[in-house]
Amino acid sequence: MTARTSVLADTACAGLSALVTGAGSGIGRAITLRLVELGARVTGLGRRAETLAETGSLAADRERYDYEVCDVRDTEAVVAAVGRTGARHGLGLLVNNAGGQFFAPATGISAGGWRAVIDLNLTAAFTVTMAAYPFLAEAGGSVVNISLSGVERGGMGMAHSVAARSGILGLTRTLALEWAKDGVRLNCVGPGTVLTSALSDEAGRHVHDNLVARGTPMRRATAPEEVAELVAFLAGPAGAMMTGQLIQIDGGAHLGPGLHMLPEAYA
Ligand SMILES: CCCCCCCCCCC/C=C/C(=O)SCCNC(=O)CCNC(=O)[C@H](O)C(C)(C)COP(=O)(O)OP(=O)(O)OC[C@H]1O[C@@H](n2cnc3c(N)ncnc32)[C@H](O)[C@@H]1OP(=O)(O)O
Ligand SMILES: NC(=O)C1=CN([C@@H]2O[C@H](COP(=O)(O)OP(=O)(O)OC[C@H]3O[C@@H](n4cnc5c(N)ncnc54)[C@H](OP(=O)(O)O)[C@@H]3O)[C@@H](O)[C@H]2O)C=CC1
Repeated sequence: MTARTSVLADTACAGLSALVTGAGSGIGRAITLRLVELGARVTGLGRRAETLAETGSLAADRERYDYEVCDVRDTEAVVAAVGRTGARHGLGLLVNNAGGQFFAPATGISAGGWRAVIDLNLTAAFTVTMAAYPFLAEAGGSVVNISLSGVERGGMGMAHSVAARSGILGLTRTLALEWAKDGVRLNCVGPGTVLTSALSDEAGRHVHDNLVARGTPMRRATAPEEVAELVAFLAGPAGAMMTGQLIQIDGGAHLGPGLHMLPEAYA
């Protein structure tokens, strides 16, 4: 079944200035393209200039897109890039999307592996959000943190990532309380399986046979465009009273057996 995803009014994000991390591929690119289509101007952030530039070449209006090359694990670079973006354009929306992990049982995660995933998926989002705060407060803006389906229940093969994203959920809810006085809202979006290029051919059979066919009650993957529409909804006026939420967009995966990256979960 093909999803019909574009339901928001064409001007739903008109006048919004956004920063999207990981805008050069997959979900981050889909979010960026949809925000521009809905009238926002977007700065994309990532480590590779080529992919970030390619996102611009696909945008409905290239004039409303630019990018900053930056590793979100590099605090100094983040503070500089977010500061430049905020000073240039203001900041009404931050999407912390850059992230990822390797899949391994907890016993296969070294101290270095743990640190790498926590740095990328928890500490970096904290750094970016703190750097964005003065601009978000000035605009009465919002933050959407891209998380994972199943973050509240666990997922085999993802101890480090689920721990990081649980931390993000706690951070989201705490800042939703602390920053409500500034009119700043924060929410988490937890996608299920999204077939981006990050999921290699090697993992393809496991993804189709287990994560989609057996782990997802709706029996299909989530489209990146569906995640993008939800982010735009949360960022726009219709989301004005939503804060501190975790919204899982996963075809019910969080209710069923869950999305586990270890084959033995489905044995
Ligand atoms: C078998 C079935 C698989 C099914 C897959 C289905 C997925 C379904 C979707 C559900 C949910 C999740 C979705 C997603 O997130 S999609 C993907 C988005 N993109 C990615 O995940 C790729 C991103 N990964 C990375 O960028 C890197 O792996 C990472 C940031 C995590 C680490 O980067 P870094 O450059 O810091 O890495 P290093 O090489 O320097 O290594 C650092 C330490 O980590 C250890 N390591 C690295 N890879 C592995 C591995 N595969 N297994 C074990 N350990 C690993 C490495 O050894 C270093 O540790 P030491 O210092 O101790 O050596
Ligand atoms: N695909 C899926 O099934 C699911 C994905 N997610 C989450 O959604 C988010 C996006 O995933 P997806 O689009 O699939 O993955 P991709 O690997 O396609 O996208 C990740 C993006 O993050 C950027 N990125 C990674 N590390 C850094 C870094 N250190 N500094 C700056 N940018 C970085 C990458 O760009 P560059 O390499 O140029 O820096 C890339 O554009 C991730 O947080 C992922 O965990 C959640 C649930 C399911």
